[in-house]
Amino acid sequence: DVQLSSNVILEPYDLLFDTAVEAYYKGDWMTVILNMERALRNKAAIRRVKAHCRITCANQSAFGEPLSSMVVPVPGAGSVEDLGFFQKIMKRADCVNTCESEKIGPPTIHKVTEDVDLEFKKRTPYNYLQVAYFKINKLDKAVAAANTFFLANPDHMEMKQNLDYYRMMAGVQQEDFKDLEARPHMAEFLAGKRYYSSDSFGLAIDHFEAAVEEYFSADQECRALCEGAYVYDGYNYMEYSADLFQSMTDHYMQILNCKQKCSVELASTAGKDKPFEDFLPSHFNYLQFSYYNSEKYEQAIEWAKTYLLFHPEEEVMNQNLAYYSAVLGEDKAAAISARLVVKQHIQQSLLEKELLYFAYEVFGITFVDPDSWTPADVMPLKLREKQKAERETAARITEEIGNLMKEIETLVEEKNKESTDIAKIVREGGPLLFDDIKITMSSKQLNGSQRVLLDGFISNDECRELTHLSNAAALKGDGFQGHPSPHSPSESFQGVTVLKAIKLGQEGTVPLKSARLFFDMSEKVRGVLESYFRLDSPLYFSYSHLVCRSAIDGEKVNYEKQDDRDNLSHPVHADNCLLVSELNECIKEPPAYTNRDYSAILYLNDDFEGGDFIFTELDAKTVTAEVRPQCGRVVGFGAGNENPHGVRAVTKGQRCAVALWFTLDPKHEEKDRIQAQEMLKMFSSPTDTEFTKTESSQPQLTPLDQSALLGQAATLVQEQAYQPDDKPAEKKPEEPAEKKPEEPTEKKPEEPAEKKPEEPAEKKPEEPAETVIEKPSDYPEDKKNEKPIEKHASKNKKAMTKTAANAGDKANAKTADKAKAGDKANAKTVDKAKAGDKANAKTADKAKAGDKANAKTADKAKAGDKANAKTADKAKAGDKANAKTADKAKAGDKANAKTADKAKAGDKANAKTADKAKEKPAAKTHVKQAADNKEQKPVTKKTEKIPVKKVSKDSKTDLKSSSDSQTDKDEL
Ligand SMILES: O=C(O)CCC(=O)C(=O)O
Ligand SMILES: [Fe+2]
Repeated sequence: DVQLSSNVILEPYDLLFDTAVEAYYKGDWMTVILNMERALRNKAAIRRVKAHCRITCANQSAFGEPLSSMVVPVPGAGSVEDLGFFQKIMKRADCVNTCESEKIGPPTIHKVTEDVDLEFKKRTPYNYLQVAYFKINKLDKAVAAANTFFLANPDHMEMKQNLDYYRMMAGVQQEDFKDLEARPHMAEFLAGKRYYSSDSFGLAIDHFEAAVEEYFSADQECRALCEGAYVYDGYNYMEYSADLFQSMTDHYMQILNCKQKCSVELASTAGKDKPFEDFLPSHFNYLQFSYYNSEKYEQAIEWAKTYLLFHPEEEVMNQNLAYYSAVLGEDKAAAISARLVVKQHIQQSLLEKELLYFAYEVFGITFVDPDSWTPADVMPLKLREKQKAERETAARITEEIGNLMKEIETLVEEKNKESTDIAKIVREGGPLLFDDIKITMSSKQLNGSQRVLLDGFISNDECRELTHLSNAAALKGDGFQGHPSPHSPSESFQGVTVLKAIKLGQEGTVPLKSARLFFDMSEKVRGVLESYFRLDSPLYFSYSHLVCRSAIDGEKVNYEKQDDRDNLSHPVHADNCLLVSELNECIKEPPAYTNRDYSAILYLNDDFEGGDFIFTELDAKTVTAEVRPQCGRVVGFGAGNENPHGVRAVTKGQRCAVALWFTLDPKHEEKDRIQAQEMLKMFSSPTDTEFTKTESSQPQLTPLDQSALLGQAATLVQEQAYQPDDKPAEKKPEEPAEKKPEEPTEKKPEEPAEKKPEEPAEKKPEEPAETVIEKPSDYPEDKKNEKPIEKHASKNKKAMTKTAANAGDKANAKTADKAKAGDKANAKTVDKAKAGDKANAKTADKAKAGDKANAKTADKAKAGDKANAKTADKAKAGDKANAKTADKAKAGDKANAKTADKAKAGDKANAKTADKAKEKPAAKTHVKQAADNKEQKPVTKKTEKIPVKKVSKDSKTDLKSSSDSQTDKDEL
């Protein structure tokens, strides 16, 4: 206020800020304090002066003699009237200029960059100040600065630690945790709420009354400060060429928009990420109820009526008013009216809204009403309809965008797949690991991708041995024995898995050696495939079996019949997807074995007719390559849609092969295979030598004999061997391979990445800080607490929805940035409207949408800047401002700040006790919050106090009281 009366030219606060920052890095704490404090003071003074000058100049109704012919100058009615109007404008401009330059010097010297502005908004000066105060041992000030900074930066971990540290220090009082930037109207409101929650209605009244008064002066200041320069954000101001009235309109609408947003500005407070809802009316709600509780019915009526100015239909408030009136006497009550200042405020605000809506309708200057109380009809009907249509269009566009995004995703997926396929081709050709193995045909020669034909895997003897194994295992009773194959009615199938073969080997039905050969050979194929395709991660078995297909009437007599067959031994399919040849598609969904990634078939013989393996196109018809099976030959290929394949009919003889499927996903590794491996391991243990010897001799051991030899391990194995699926085939046919579901994955350990805890423990914040400072009890998060009467809350919500439907996307109003972006887009739209581009609403809309998009991008760019600024700031100030660290290092207090503090506090005894003491505020906070919750049912309190019967016979009231007592019971 000194500033308001002095004529000293203020030093620009951005310079003072810079000087302070510079001094900070020199460790010149006094200079930091001096300059930073002055910067804060000057900034506040400039704000005050600007508001003061604009308010006083506006209040000077007469700027000299008005032109004789008119009482109120109306612009645009004629040139003479215009003169009168502009005379007033010019006088006012002169008044403001003179006033400002008298008090703060030329206005340009106080212009600051956006960056500096942001620093002050983020309360950065307090970050520097707290360190400086701490250094010169001004603890109370350091605490207040830390607290002030933290309230606006609740995620600032270092400051949180500092505050915790201060809290433990001797000589620090609870009152030191001030908010040096608290605005009076908010401070009063919060204090009022605190008292209200603790049923101290008298004190609550004092604070809420003060809050209302402060609110209007803050609102006046906020509105005056809106009367600044035109903001050209969002487009090139050089291109702005609006004429006099258009530019005045643009500027004035921007100002009015800003003024409207004051209700949101004033409802916001540091430490609460959202503004209080329905902030101003809620004051009157609290007041009416506090007065009622103090049995001051006149005032209760006055405030209830004031509240109803905003929400005239509000049921509970109307009931309350009826009740108070009945108590006081209807006549007396009727004479009481709502607060005048509030009435005027509403009137002014509604006029502003009307003007803004007009500009919206005519020039397309967007206006998003920030208030929830605005009557529906303030927005012109046309606009309401337009907004509705716009919302629908927006919904449609969102949907279309969603669809487009999906399409893009699919395309990208396909592209990625293609490129990985290409990568795979390029990558194939890795070493074959065994000298005997030779490559016969590559993908290229097989006319596809992810294909290979290799020879020399096993010898003729081994082929024979495996064929015998198949036949012996099948004799034992395989599910396919004698049954037509599911693929071809003209053939019989027999199959055996590795595990089954080993079990049979253990049982003595087949040579264990052959089972082991089966195991080893399949492992050999796996390894070679993994190497040949140069896979980055290992291949795991997903399923494997040794399978022979035999022509049913393979005799020459029936050859003709066989020869005529047009069915295949194995229809064309892909191994990991469902081939829909009609659509040239392969659907990678269950029941297909979607986890299979590679397939291989190791052939064992060629003494049969037919039975060639074929690769086809997705149509299942166009054969792209053929493979004639022969002993030791392996056809390996990717299991996906790139490789549809089948087997031609076996018209004579028996065709045997080991079919193998692999997965890259360890979660889907075949469990049977693991078990088989375990069993083989046991058999190759020393005891097993004995067994192996016996195994080949005749007669073979019975399972029981074997278990006697193998000891416990064998018992285990044997238990497994006697699983029901070992029963004769007739009783329980084994499932054909294709049907066998791949193993469930639950038991598999999770992927290694998931197991690793990523964050090192040290990084975690030490203290469970949330409980301590983040939510002081006076900023309850619970929305309900904001309304004294629960019913109001729901009612208000309804009202809000109603208004929202009219005003359009009010949700945006809360986001200052968005609203701003809207503003920015306007200027351009106005230009267009002016240019006569009114013809096509759709085009205009699109252009607008475009502008908005730009504005958004601009915002994002800004946000980017801010993020950078933030990072820069952190680098600059944040880290260094960490009192704890800095202090520890510099002050030589290297031992332990905590210990030092305890020593200071004299609490040398028990560190634990100190910690506990430290935790106390948190506990208090909880208690407070619990108390706040009680606040939600003031209606209950009302009935508690005065039995309704005494007051009024009104049935409605009676009804209400009975439901109130219900509430009591519920509460009890
Ligand atoms: O036996 C063959 O040649 C191919 C068998 C096959 O493709 C399969 O069982 O999935
Ligand atoms: Fe296959």
